[in-house]
Amino acid sequence: MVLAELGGRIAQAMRSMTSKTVIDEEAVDNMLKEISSALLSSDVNVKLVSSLRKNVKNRINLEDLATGLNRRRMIQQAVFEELCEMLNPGKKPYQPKKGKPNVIMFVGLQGSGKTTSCTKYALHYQRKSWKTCLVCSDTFRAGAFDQLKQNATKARIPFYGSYTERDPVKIARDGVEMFKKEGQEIIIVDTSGRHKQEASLFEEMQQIAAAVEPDDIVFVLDSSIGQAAHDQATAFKEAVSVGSVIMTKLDGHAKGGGALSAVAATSSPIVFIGTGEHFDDFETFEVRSFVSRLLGLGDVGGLMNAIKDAGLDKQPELYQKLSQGVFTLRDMYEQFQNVMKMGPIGKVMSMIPGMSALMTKGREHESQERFKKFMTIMDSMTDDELDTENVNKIFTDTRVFRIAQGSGSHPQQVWELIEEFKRFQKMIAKMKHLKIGKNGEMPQMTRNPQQAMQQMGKCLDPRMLKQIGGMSGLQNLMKSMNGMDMSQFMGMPE
Ligand SMILES: Nc1nc2c(ncn2[C@@H]2O[C@H](COP(=O)(O)OP(=O)(O)OP(=O)(O)O)[C@@H](O)[C@H]2O)c(=O)[nH]1
Repeated sequence: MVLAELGGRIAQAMRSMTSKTVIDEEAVDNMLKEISSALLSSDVNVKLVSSLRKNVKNRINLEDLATGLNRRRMIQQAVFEELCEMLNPGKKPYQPKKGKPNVIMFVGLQGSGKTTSCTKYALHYQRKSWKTCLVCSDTFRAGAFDQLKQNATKARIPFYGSYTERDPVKIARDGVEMFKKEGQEIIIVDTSGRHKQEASLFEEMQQIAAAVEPDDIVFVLDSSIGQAAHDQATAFKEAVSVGSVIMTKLDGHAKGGGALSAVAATSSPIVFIGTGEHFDDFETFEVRSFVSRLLGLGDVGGLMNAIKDAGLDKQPELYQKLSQGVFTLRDMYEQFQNVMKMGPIGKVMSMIPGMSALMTKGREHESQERFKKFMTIMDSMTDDELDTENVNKIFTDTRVFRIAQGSGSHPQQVWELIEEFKRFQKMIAKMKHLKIGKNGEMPQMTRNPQQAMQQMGKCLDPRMLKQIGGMSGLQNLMKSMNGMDMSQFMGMPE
C-alpha cells in the first residue's frame, strides 16, 4: 500500500541522517526536506507538513546531538512524536461496556464500505467473546439487506432486517429493541448511504439516531478520497454526533495520508482501518502503534496485545512441556491454530520491528495458505503419529503416501511438513531453560524486546526468513534496532 511506501521513505530519510558523522543544521534540514516531500506526495495537508517540520526542528537540540549523545534515538523520537501529534485527534473513542447493550450506528456515503465494515466490526468483538448482532436499516439500496444477511450468515452473527418494511426508522427501532431483549451486547445498526451528502440522507440519519439513541456513531470513510475527507467528515459530524471513524480501503493505491490527517484534524478518533475486502482485513487503529508500524519500527505493544487476545500468553500445559523440551506434531498443530487466531499472518508480521517493509501482500497469503495446508495434512494423521516425539521412526514412505492421499496433497508436501516440524523440535529443545510464570504465563520475554525478536526469528516460516536474507539478514535488522529504547517508542505494556 502507498502508506507503506511513505513509511519506507521516512525511515530512509532518518537512516541517512544517522549514518552521517557530522550532524549539523544542514543535515537535519535535508532529512526534514525528504520527510516533508514524502508526506506531501502521500497527500498530507501542506500546512500540517510545514508545522511538523518546524516542530521536529524545535525538538531536536543540535548541541546535544553534536556531542553524539544518542543521536539516532533523539532524531527518531522527535520525528515519531511529531507524526503521532499530527494524527492525534485529541479525543478518546467510545469504549463498549460489557454486560449491557451498546448500540452502535454506522453512517457514511454509499460505497464507502459501510456494510462490510459493520460485519468486520461485529466479528472483531465476537472474537473477543462479545454478543454481537447486526440490524440493516438500509431500505434505500435494493440488495442492501441481502448483502448484510449474507455477510452475517457467513460470520455467524445474528441479524435483523425486512424485505417488506420501507421505513428505515421503524426497522432500526424494532431491531434494536428485539436485540436488547435478547441480551445482546453490541448492536450494530447499518444505515443507508447516498452518492453524495444530501439533505435526505442526513434527515434519515437524524431520525434513526433519535429512535435508537446510539451510544456511538461510527462514520465510515473511504480513504481514497484523500483530503476531501476533511469536508465529508465535518459534514457528517455536523449532522449527527459522530464519535469514531473507520477508514476503509487503506490497502488500495489511494494516498491514504490525506484522509488520515484530515480526519485527525476534525478531532474524530479513527478506531479501525479496513485493509481489504476480507473480514480479517481489519485492524484496530491506535496512533502510536500505527506510526510505529508505518516507520517499520514494529509494534511490540500491539504484538503483545494480539498474543494476549489469542490467549497465547497463558498456556500452562504447553509451556510446561516446552520447559522440558517436549514437542509433538499435535503441539505444532495447536500452535498453528493459535497463530491463526491472532489474525492474518501479514498483520502479525507487520508488528515485528523491521518486518513490515519486507512483507509483500502476495507472500502473506502464501504463508497463511501453507499453514492451512499443513493443518489439513495433520488432520489425516493418526493419534500415534501426532503424539510421537520420534518422527523419523514413525513416518515411512508408505505412511506418507497414505497421508498425502487422505489430505489431497503431494507426498513431497507431507515430507516438507515433517522437516518443518523437526526444525521446530530442535528449536524447542534449545528452550529447555525457559522459566514459566507462576500462573503458567508465557516466559517473560517481553521485558527484553530484542531477545523476543530473536526468538521470533527462530519461529519464522523458513521461506519468510529467506525473504529477509536468512538469519544474518535478521541479525542485521536487530543490529539496526540497537540502541533504540523500544519501550519508549511503542508504549509497551509493563
Ligand atoms: N479494498 C478494499 N475494499 C473494501 C474495503 N472495505 C469495503 N470494501 C469494498 O468496497 C465495496 C463497497 O462496500 P460496501 O460495504 O458494500 O459499501 P457500503 O458503504 O455499505 O455501501 P451502501 O450500502 O450502498 O451504502 C465492496 O466491494 C467492498 O468489498 C477495504 O477496506 N478495502
